[in-house]
Amino acid sequence: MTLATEHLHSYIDRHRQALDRLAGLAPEVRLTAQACVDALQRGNKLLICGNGGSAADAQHFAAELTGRYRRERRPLPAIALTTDSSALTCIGNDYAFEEVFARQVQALAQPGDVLVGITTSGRSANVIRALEAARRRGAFTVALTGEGGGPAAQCADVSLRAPSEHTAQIQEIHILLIHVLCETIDDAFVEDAQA
Ligand SMILES: O=C(CO)[C@@H](O)[C@H](O)[C@H](O)[C@H](O)COP(=O)(O)O
Ligand SMILES: [Zn+2]
Repeated sequence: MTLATEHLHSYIDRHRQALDRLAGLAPEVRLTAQACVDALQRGNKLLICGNGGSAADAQHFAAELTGRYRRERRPLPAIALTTDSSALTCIGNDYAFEEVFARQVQALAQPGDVLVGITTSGRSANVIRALEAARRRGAFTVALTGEGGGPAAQCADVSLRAPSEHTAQIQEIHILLIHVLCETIDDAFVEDAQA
């Protein structure tokens, strides 16, 4: 077996084990999906943040909503807080890197919005501060974390804890969960479109 094939098989084995445990997250997934649908139906928006691969996930999630996921429906308001290099460098330079998301939350979040913080370790200070700032603004807060949850899970209204301790695998499960949320949001808004 080549090294690449060995890695492939070890990823498949790990995912088999994690997928077996994923159904246990159903109550939290249902709660999160309902919070997102309720917020969007009220005219509120989603704000999403994370670092590194999770920054890419934040952008991916926002684009599924403002653009499209699978089915035709109206564009939905969602902003990834990871994309404005001027805001990120200004806030990081003039305040602190820990503040890059929280300050944008203070500027943009309205009561009733949803803030989704994505952190595999649950320990990224800028994500934790964003969750805290969102709470203070009256937003509903969701943490996507790894199995341990970390402080991010503690300070969110609901946490979706991917059943793994490996960063890469947690990220892979996060994107699966994000797609499940998008599927459920599509259900609500495609029905709206046909009503
Ligand atoms: O994609 C990866 C690793 O797979 C990295 O870019 C990773 O996201 C970065 O190291 C992040 O800074 C990790 O932050 P977090 O998930 O612990 O909040
Ligand atoms: Zn990665």
